[in-house]
Amino acid sequence: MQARLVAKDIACRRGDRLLFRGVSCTLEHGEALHVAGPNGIGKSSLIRILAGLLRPFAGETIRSGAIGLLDERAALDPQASLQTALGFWAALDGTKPMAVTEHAHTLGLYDLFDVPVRYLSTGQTKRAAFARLLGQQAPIWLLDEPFNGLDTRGLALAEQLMVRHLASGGIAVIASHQRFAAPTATLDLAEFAA
Ligand SMILES: Nc1ncnc2c1ncn2[C@@H]1O[C@H](COP(=O)(O)OP(=O)(O)OP(=O)(O)O)[C@@H](O)[C@H]1O
Repeated sequence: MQARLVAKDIACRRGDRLLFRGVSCTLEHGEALHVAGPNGIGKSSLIRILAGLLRPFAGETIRSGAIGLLDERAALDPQASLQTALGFWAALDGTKPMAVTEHAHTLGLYDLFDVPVRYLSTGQTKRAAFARLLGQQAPIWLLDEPFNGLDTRGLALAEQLMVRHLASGGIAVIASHQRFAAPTATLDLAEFAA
């Protein structure tokens, strides 16, 4: 089954404020969308709507394929070592131990396996979130500010991972105020502000 993500005429309301309306997109095999726009316009809210975590005020979303969500919460046990925290998700996701190690190497995390998650730096935590995302093997990536905290090498790595994901037929929606090098269409949420 090929992954597909469709948003039809989405409007978003938070509290008593209508943030945006009329947002539509269709993403298939190897396609990516960069959701851009100023602070507070609703980029994270749109990601959460696409993930099915937030009900749109209007419109509908259609998902075909598993979702891998990466946002500001790494969802890794702060008390556990990095290896144990990633191992928790690997057991749930059915990731082979060899793949966990490979992803840790890819993301420059292997030497940190014994370190408790709470001691990781911001960029290291973001890399760890990417490691978990790779282990998930979800065809639909929803990435909310995925480059925050990454250094130049980390940014290049994240870009490479995205390009590889798309080349293998994955889909990605990336909410970011940063420019990055990956083949995406751009949706400027400011154009849909209510
Ligand atoms: N649970 C909530 N209840 C009410 N308002 C909310 C809630 N969550 C977010 N908001 C408001 O919705 C607006 C959009 O927030 P959102 O985080 O989606 O924007 P964003 O474009 O991702 O911003 P940034 O670039 O700063 O991360 C903000 O004004 C925020 O205060």
